Amino acid sequence: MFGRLNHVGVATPSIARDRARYARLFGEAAVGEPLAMPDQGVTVCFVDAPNTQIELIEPLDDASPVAAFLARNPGGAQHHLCFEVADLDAALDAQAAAGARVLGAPRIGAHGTRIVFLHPREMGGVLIELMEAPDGGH
Ligand SMILES: CC[C@H](C(=O)O)C(=O)SCCNC(=O)CCNC(=O)[C@H](O)C(C)(C)COP(=O)(O)OP(=O)(O)OC[C@H]1O[C@@H](n2cnc3c(N)ncnc32)[C@H](O)[C@@H]1OP(=O)(O)O
Ligand SMILES: [Co+2]
Repeated sequence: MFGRLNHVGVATPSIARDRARYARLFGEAAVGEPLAMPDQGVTVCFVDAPNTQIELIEPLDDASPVAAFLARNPGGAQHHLCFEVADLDAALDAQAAAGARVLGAPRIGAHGTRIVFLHPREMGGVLIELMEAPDGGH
């Protein structure tokens, strides 16, 4: 089963623009520092909300996995939902068995634990990120 909503991914053409916007919504202290993740083709910036986080995502280049998405949504848009799971391998097996399309092998995400994505087409039009819960889900 999926666990808590760890974050809502929001693709943006400009983290600098949206950092200021979310600082007005949640306070300056809630907005973290941008973190470039070249191996993932993005820069991310987390905003702390009371019960989850917003993950601002800006492409590093045209080869970025969010570049095509932003070309379709040039002003930015909600991009994915990330749920925590206690056992990523078991969750992947269960989702694949249920017909989901697992996108590549697990890799280390922005929170330092393994992540993997499920294609939106089999998930009701929503890109789903599964993330190994930092504390094993406890
Ligand atoms: C650093 C990790 C960090 C973290 O939290 O730790 C992140 O979350 S980084 C987030 C960025 N990385 C990724 O998104 C990796 C997984 N994504 C992908 O592999 C691609 O984005 C993919 C395959 C989901 C879509 O790629 P692309 O847009 O190039 O494919 P298509 O143009 O062929 O689109 C196919 C089909 O899917 C629809 N689509 C695409 N993206 C989304 C989306 N985010 N939400 C919903 N639907 C999406 C697209 O509109 C096409 O629909 P169709 O009806 O076939 O036209
Ligand atoms: Co994410």
